Amino acid sequence: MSLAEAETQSRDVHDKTVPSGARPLLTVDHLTMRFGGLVAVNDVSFAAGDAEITAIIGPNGAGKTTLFNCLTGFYKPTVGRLTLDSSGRQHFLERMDDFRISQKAHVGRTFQNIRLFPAMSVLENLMVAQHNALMRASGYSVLGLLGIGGYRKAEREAVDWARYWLEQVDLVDRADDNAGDLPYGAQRRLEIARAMCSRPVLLCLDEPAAGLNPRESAELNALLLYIKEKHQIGLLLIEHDMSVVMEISDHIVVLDYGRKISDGTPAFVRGDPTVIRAYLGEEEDDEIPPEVVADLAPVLAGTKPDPSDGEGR
Ligand SMILES: Nc1ncnc2c1ncn2[C@@H]1O[C@H](COP(=O)(O)OP(=O)(O)OP(=O)(O)O)[C@@H](O)[C@H]1O
Repeated sequence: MSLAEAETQSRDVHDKTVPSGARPLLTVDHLTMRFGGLVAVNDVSFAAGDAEITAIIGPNGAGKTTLFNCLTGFYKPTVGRLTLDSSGRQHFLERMDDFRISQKAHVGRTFQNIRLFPAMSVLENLMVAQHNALMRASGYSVLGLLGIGGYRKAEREAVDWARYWLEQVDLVDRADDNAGDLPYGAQRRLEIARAMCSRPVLLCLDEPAAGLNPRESAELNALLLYIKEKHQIGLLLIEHDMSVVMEISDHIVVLDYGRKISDGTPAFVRGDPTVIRAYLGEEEDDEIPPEVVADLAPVLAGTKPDPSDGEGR
């Protein structure tokens, strides 16, 4: 399918192909997550392409974070298969514990609420992220830690890798400061650098633009595009800021009340009447007045802030 066709074609809600035709890195297959009687994620299927940015959007309570929690092993899905296909190996994430998902399947994550070690220095936060690789290099022995074998070399490499990421997020000058003393936007960038230090093949970012000003949002866009292009990894992004979503995503999946309601390129999704209805809270049969559609179009296109953002529903 050409990109022009992908931009206009309506896709089945169970479609698991990547609109650009890229190789799927992650395939979510009939995922359901129930909490007692509440179905937070309801039979959701999609695929996220390798070296692409896939955004998961939807109104508050749509099930986006629950989906991330299933992918990263915080929750065991009630039903469904989550396949990560990387370097010729398949990992079935729904069967793995959270630490194995990060160590063996190399899925990295940042959180809605920043979770750095505030009393550790910026550099130490990046070294902690490489702890597993360093322990492997030590052979898990005291002799290893004393420098016999490959530990010293691995430690030097870990410092170099941390420094590289400090440069990318413009925090070299703050390396020795406590992470908790950084301004909010810098803490967000440090979280991304920390996740990248663990060398993920898939990076899941939960609202990375939350609380950022327009200049910081633009810098975030540049950073995420750099990560995708230079490091050729897949990024999965939950985000309410449409200026971020529409500008950098290759593919957008829309959830509402736990169900997938739309899936396609940014151009397709922002013109999809189902998505417009979901953001307005309208029923399927309701006619949407053209002036309302015209009002919402810049919000979905990311050129105007969402007036209902943060209000819940
Ligand atoms: N551990 C839990 N126990 C019970 N219900 C939960 C749990 N986690 C999430 N939910 C419910 O599942 C639904 C989906 O929540 P979720 O946080 O995944 O939505 P979201 O799309 O990420 O929302 P937001 O954009 O506000 O972060 C909500 O009704 C929420 O209250």
